[in-house]
Amino acid sequence: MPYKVKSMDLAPQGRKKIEWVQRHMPVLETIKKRFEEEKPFEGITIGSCLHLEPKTINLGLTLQAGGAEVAMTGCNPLSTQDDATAAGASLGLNMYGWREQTNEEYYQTINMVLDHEPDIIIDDGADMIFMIHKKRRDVLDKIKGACEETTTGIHRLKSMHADGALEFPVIAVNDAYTKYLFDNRYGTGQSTFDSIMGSTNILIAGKNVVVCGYGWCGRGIAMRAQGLGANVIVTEVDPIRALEARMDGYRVMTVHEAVKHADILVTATGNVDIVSGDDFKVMKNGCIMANSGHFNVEINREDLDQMAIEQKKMKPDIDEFVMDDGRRLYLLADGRLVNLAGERGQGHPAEIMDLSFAMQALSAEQLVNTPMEIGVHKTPDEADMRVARLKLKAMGIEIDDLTEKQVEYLEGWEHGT
Ligand SMILES: NC(=O)c1ccc[n+]([C@@H]2O[C@H](COP(=O)([O-])OP(=O)(O)OC[C@H]3O[C@@H](n4cnc5c(N)ncnc54)[C@H](O)[C@@H]3O)[C@@H](O)[C@H]2O)c1
Ligand SMILES: N[C@@H](CCSC[C@H]1O[C@@H](n2cnc3c(=O)[nH]cnc32)[C@H](O)[C@@H]1O)C(=O)O
Repeated sequence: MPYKVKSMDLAPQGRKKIEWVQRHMPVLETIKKRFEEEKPFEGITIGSCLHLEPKTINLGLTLQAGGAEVAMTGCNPLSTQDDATAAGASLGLNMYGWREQTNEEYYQTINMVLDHEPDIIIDDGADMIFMIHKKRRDVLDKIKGACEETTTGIHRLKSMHADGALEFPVIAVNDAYTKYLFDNRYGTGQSTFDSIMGSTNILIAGKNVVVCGYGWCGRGIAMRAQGLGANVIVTEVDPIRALEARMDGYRVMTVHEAVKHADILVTATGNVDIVSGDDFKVMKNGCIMANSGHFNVEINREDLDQMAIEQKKMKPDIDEFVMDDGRRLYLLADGRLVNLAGERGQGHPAEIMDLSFAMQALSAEQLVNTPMEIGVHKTPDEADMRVARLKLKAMGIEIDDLTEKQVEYLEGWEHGT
């Protein structure tokens, strides 16, 4: 199997990590067993661009069990776990990636996956899909379609389709209920603080935590911050979400006001320049900034670089910026998504990626079985229900079924008071 990883010596350690997460991914394991019998991907090559860590390798092994030839690279130059990629290569996956790639190496390894001429793409952020459309048109014809993992990737692909630029169907995995309600909310909520606390070793209780963006990720981050004893402040641009945040019990204010109070600030908007120059002028001394949104553009690092009179690396993933009035501001993980790119970032818990990757596996199967039109498609409700039921079963939870009388009542319109 071709591969380009940091060191194959790390494979035994990576295999143990994969074994551990497999014990906590029961839905994906059930799908893997069915794939082993039915081989839905016989003769199919799947190329993925996802965070390379043990849970993702387990998705690769699930697709491989279904008969696929699998080639994988990372979707972020800082999030790869080198023991996991070594283990993946030792288990027959074509692995390309290592931690701390340069931007050039990042795009090189995407190209290496595309050299396998995949039929199906599984992307996180749409970098691989864009690369195919712009620079690797030689592989376009063979592609049946792609699955996209995250909110921002789907926004970008919808814009691409609106411009008539998209040339194959894409399934919006992020928009499945079993994805965004759990991954974006509970996954990001927990993994963001797991990483911030791991890197900084500071107390959250009693701190002012500012959460920028009250979408699915922001809701999860705010909820966990409150659970850890923080005073939570939310900033938003959407009046309905701002109102929701207020009624969920948080203070809501403009970001320029909020930064004056922030001990910790986390962005999760998928937007650019959420905190920038003017905000840094009034930001509270000692504020620790982290981003959990898609790209490293939410916290404007260029402004920080220009405004700081002195800079120091306190730890590999903590940068200190000293302002001209003596205030010290801190940026974690270079403003890249902290839950994966942070030194101690492990990504979402296994039980959460179990749901997201189950939807990825079923969506890839759908692309093979059902030809689709060019466009961005929702995952079928039936697949969502199937994944939710499998998860409940694995958790030992039973729920009720509607009785015939209840179905009739719900469908009728003649029952009055
Ligand atoms: N870190 C992770 O593991 C992880 C997981 C899932 C999604 N994401 C990424 O996180 C980002 C958010 O995802 P989501 O699912 O919560 O999206 P979402 O669309 O549900 O929420 C984004 C929110 O940000 C708000 N927003 C936009 N511009 C803003 C601004 N200038 N100031 C304040 N708020 C603003 C929007 O109004 C919206 O409510 C996306 O980039 C997504 O790709 C990261
Ligand atoms: N290319 C982007 C990707 C956005 S990451 C956001 C996605 O990461 C996914 N994610 C979060 N934790 C994990 C994990 O541990 N393994 C694999 N994917 C994860 C999650 O499903 C979410 O939609 C970047 O700059 O990093």
